[in-house]
Amino acid sequence: MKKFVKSNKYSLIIALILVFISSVFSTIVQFNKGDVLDNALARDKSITLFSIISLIIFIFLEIIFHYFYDQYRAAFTVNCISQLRTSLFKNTINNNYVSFYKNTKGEFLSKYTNDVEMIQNSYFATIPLLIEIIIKIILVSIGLFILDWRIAIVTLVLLTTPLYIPKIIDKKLQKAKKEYSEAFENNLSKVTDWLAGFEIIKNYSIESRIIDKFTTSNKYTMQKALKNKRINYTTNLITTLISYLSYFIILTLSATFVYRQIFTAGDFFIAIGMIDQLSYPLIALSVFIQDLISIKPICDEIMNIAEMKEDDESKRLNPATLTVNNNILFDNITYGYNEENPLISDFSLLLQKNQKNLIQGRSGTGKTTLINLLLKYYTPDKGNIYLDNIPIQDIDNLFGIITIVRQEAFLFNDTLKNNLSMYSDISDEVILDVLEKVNLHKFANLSSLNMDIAEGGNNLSGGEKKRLCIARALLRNTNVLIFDEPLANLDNENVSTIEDILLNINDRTLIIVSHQFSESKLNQFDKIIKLDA
Ligand SMILES: Nc1ncnc2c1ncn2[C@@H]1O[C@H](COP(=O)(O)OP(=O)(O)OP(=O)(O)O)[C@@H](O)[C@H]1O
Repeated sequence: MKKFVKSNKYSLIIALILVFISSVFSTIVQFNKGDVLDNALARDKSITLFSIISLIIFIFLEIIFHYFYDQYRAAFTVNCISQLRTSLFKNTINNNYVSFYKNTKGEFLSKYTNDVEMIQNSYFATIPLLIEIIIKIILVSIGLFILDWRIAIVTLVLLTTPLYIPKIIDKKLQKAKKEYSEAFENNLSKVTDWLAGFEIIKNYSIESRIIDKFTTSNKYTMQKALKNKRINYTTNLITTLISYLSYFIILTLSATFVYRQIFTAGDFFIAIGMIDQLSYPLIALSVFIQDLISIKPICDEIMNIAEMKEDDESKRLNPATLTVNNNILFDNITYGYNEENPLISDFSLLLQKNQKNLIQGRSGTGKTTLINLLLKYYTPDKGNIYLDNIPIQDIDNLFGIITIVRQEAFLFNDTLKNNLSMYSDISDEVILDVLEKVNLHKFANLSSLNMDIAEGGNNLSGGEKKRLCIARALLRNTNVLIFDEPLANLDNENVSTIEDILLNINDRTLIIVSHQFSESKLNQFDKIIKLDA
């Protein structure tokens, strides 16, 4: 978190200078108030009038400087949060495939919304307020010492006692906040999952079951929220009680000073004003300390993601390895998701440049796993994979060489053109040409390129989505193209169209994973690999 504070240090420093000036005026105002009373009691009209005018001026200055302080404080908080969110998103996008899929989308969303909001309120917004209060305490203490050193010492000793309360129960505070954050994360994961399965919920008429599950999860989350709030309110109550008790002790002491004629009425007024000035900040200070203590585990957790080392693959580009000139070699590899039971054993395969390869096999034989090993998502337990005789782990930017098209055709909620060009500079003519190639004649015109694709491609048919994903892959000039189950969930007509489109791809090393390619077209492949053989 400190790095965000550091990068916004100028708005913080300006805010603190402004609040320092405002606090000086507010301390002067307390003395002015006493002067007004003393001058009025002395029945000195012109001096009373003068002190009232100066009081108004100082109050005005205090308010104005505080207003500008608020502006800079807001800028500091908002900029810190904006940078934290950017780091969080950037590191999540730069994450590697395996780590990304370990967490649910709900967990990310919960961190991005709820946790970031808690950090905003309990950390970034608290820092300037905490410093403001410390400045106030110092200035008021100086003011009290100017007034009377005995009052100053008694005030400071008594009014600072509430500060120790949060420290005493810091473990409890941290635990309560963390439990709430985890419960919220879990609830959001489930809600995201249920919303993704909306059609299935409707189709199987399980709305009431899902609502029951939601109610249980929501109730648990809210119980944790309540527990968190209750602990906070309990410490607030103790702090407030101690503060008020201290207040009355100091008030009594000041009254005694008036009785003994050590204080004038004006001095009494100033002392009470000062204590008022101090007691609220001290109560608030204990709340802020409480916030800073309890938010620490959440800050640490979020920083683990926001400060994660960026994925090397996305950062580095090694032009020397950007083409595959000869071949891809799976050299005697063994891999299993659990070590005792390998899924792929002593597997070797040579795929040559610009050849068409078909990987077949029953469901669960490890076809997708083989592709994922080639993409470096997993590392073989034994053996290795080479591109042009270079071990793949030594190749910096594998995605500059390989394009993968998965079974689920994914399209972004953006224009057709952006979905095809993937924001790179490709001319409209080239895009239209590829659309013709994949038999999407109805989209092969300039006005269609600007059409909006709905979220998840919901305004397109399954076959159209698949063909658009193939077009997108063709537009990317990588040497290796992988299609993982490109024919899944398509009708016969679409299957035949897509088979022909794929078999017409030349000058690329083509790897198609499919168990349903038409027998009559198998002879067009250079190599057929049967995984269950
Ligand atoms: N991340 C994972 N963790 C543990 N087991 C996995 C993981 N991914 C796949 N498996 C298991 O590995 C086996 C092979 O899965 P894989 O997806 O490679 O098969 P496939 O041949 O592509 O199957 P299909 O044709 O059904 O897509 C399956 O039994 C699957 O349950």
